[in-house]
Amino acid sequence: MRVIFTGGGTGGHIYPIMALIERLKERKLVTNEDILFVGTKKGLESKIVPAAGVPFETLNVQGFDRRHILRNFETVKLFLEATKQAKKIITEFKPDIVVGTGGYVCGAMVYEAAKMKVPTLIHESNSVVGLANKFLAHYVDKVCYTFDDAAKQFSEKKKLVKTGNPRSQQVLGLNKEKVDIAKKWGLNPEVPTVLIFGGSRGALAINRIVMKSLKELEQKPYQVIWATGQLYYGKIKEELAGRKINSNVQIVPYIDNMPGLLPQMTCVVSRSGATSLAEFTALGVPVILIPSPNVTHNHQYKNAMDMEKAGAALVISEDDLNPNNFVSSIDHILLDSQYAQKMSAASKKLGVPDASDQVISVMESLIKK
Ligand SMILES: CC(=O)N[C@H]1[C@@H](OP(=O)(O)OP(=O)(O)OC[C@H]2O[C@@H](n3ccc(=O)[nH]c3=O)[C@H](O)[C@@H]2O)O[C@H](CO)[C@@H](O)[C@@H]1O
Repeated sequence: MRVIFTGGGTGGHIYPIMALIERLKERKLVTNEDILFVGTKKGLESKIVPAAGVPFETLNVQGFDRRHILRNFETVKLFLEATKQAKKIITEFKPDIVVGTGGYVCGAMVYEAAKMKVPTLIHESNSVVGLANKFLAHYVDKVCYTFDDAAKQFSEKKKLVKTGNPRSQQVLGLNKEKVDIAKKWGLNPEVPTVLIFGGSRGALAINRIVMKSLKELEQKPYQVIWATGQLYYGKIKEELAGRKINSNVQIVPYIDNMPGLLPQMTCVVSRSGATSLAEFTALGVPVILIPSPNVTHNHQYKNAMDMEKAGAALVISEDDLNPNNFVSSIDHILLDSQYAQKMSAASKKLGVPDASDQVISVMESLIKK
């Protein structure tokens, strides 16, 4: 099959697509020539997608500005121009289906595909439906989703299919290349390890608390991998210049191969973005969640509370966060293996291990039609 994938802005929109592409290739349903990823130049996709060797093109779009209404004339103008570019890409590539995961670029691409009568599918990974997906639901053939709460927000009930997030299946893949933490960072694979990161872009609040807790973490019998996010890495390195950090703490800008690292982690501290949660629950990794307060309808808090209620996470809100509860929560999970095992089992119950195959079945059924 020939597929155009589209979505962008944050990792949460990109990685589910990368997971689907990997699975389609594994099942020999596509070769690299049969797929195209359409994103934006500015979004994270412009780095991640070409680096993975996936054919990549861009549209020029921008988001709505809720504060400066007049700037939205430019947004609408760009959107209309983008649909023309989209038409050209679709005409040349001749896809059997166009699959989108959200973001403004996805809005233009999938809307144009539906107008051109190409089969279309969107995937909503969040508990709160994004603007682009809400708009597109009127035009597409199928809407795949992860959270029941998201389903309630779509009025096109007949189009809905609950599939989970493809990234769940990807992190579970048995033939994943493992990140060699001994070779890469000099860490001991036998020692319990916590990974700390703040979503695909890093999070200032999480970085600050790690910084404040660093001395204490360096004394612990466990290991710490702190992924700061590309944006914050330089500044943090500057602040720590000249200070010798104990080798049990490794500071890195970004984890390139999360599916190869996560299964080895004893515990994770993270934001509660939808795709991250799909990964944690697929593997049953015990987590401490610090939801971002800066997202639409505070959806990360909701995601996190759902996890906590199920016994699959500990949640600390940013307002309550301090070095004390931060380090003691990590201790609680890393030093009490029974507690960690209980959390892991509760988490696994929420995971969807065949999410990619479920989305692919929906794609196949649309193409057959
Ligand atoms: C601040 C913000 O707007 N966040 C939103 C954004 O988050 P964000 O883009 O952070 O989304 P997620 O947490 O859902 O996904 C992050 C992805 O990046 C990967 N990763 C992260 C760090 C790293 O070093 N390496 C790496 O590979 C994670 O494994 C995961 O696959 O999109 C999500 C899904 O639409 C939303 O739920 C979030 O609320």
